[in-house]
Amino acid sequence: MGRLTLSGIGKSFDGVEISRDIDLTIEDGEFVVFVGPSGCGKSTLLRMIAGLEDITEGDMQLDGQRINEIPPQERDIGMVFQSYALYPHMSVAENMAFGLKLARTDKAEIRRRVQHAAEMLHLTELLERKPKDLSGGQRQRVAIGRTLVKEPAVFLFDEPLSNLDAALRVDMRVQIAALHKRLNATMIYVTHDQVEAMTLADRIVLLSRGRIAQVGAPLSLYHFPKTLEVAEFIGSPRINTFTVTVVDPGERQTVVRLHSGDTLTVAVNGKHLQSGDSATLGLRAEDFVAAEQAEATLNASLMVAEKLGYETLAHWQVVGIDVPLTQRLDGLTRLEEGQNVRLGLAGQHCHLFDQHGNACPRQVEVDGVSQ
Ligand SMILES: Nc1ncnc2c1ncn2[C@@H]1O[C@H](COP(=O)(O)OP(=O)(O)OP(=O)(O)O)[C@@H](O)[C@H]1O
Repeated sequence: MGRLTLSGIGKSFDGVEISRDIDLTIEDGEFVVFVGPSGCGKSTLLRMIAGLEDITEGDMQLDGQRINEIPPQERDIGMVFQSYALYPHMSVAENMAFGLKLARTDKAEIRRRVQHAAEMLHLTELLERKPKDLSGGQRQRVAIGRTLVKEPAVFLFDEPLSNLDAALRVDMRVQIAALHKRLNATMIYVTHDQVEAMTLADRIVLLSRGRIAQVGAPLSLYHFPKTLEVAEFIGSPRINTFTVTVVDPGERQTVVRLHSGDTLTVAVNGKHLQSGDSATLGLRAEDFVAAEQAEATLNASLMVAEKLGYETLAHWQVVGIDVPLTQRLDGLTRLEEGQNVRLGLAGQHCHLFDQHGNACPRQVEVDGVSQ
């Protein structure tokens, strides 16, 4: 079992508070990813779960048992670090067995667990090698193996792939997802990487300034961010945003005016807004529509086109908007620098945020997901 409950968790270093009011239940077998800007407290929270940092406030329970004061080695929790620090003079097998030897586990049992972990991580052929004779990806797999042999109820990963190159990251990401499927263990994973978060997580916990900004399934955070901050953090390229004026706020839809003078009926509940308020309109790079089918258009000229092969990211300069708007286009789209277009907008596809950065709840369903 591995059900983890955090209630009112807070952390201060020398009287300086870095996180507070963390309430979160992670179910047995769940894959949860902590993301958030640098310094928001992701690693510290993970280290508190591991027992490597004291908990200043609140209660932490694993399967109903309070673990606040239980030392790391006695928690049924295993952690994989970013720097995998293998013992250079030991073979792969010895590295993996080391923790179990210290815990005086029976020799036959150690052998069984090392072999089993090696099979799962495709390390069987490498068991006699020394770390210096392994690639970065293989070393990281040994580091995971070292944790795997302990058979913990909860696995913690602190940016385990950040030292690997792009291709290896993809490879390891798939292996970690496969491992989770096979083990069905609870996993908590800290990353900066959008794609890792979106692809691995059952649920994402987005932290901001030491507090939980939003918790939910990846697509729920993507399509229904509760704040502008969450909308800007989830998704790559970053969501386009610009200021609009509220014309007619309503419960099912809210009409706003753009710089171009056009109005747009956004499918959000904006009843707490006032006519004349400024608000921030958000739309993702793939959410522009053809000008002919649009409710509103913006005149734009092409600044830069980033051709990625499978897609092209067009960065448009629009009068009255300081930053370029980014549009995701098919990789075969022909574009010329300086080209002028009318960018089409449809209110169904837009987000609206009030002056405090809170999202007006969307009144649409996207990909079968709703607010
Ligand atoms: N031992 C410590 N003493 C004092 N302050 C600390 C200590 N460890 C972390 N901090 C501070 O706590 C805050 C959160 O740090 P933490 O490493 O948890 O953030 P993070 O979200 O993991 O950041 P990153 O993504 O950059 O790794 C930071 O402001 C950091 O400077």
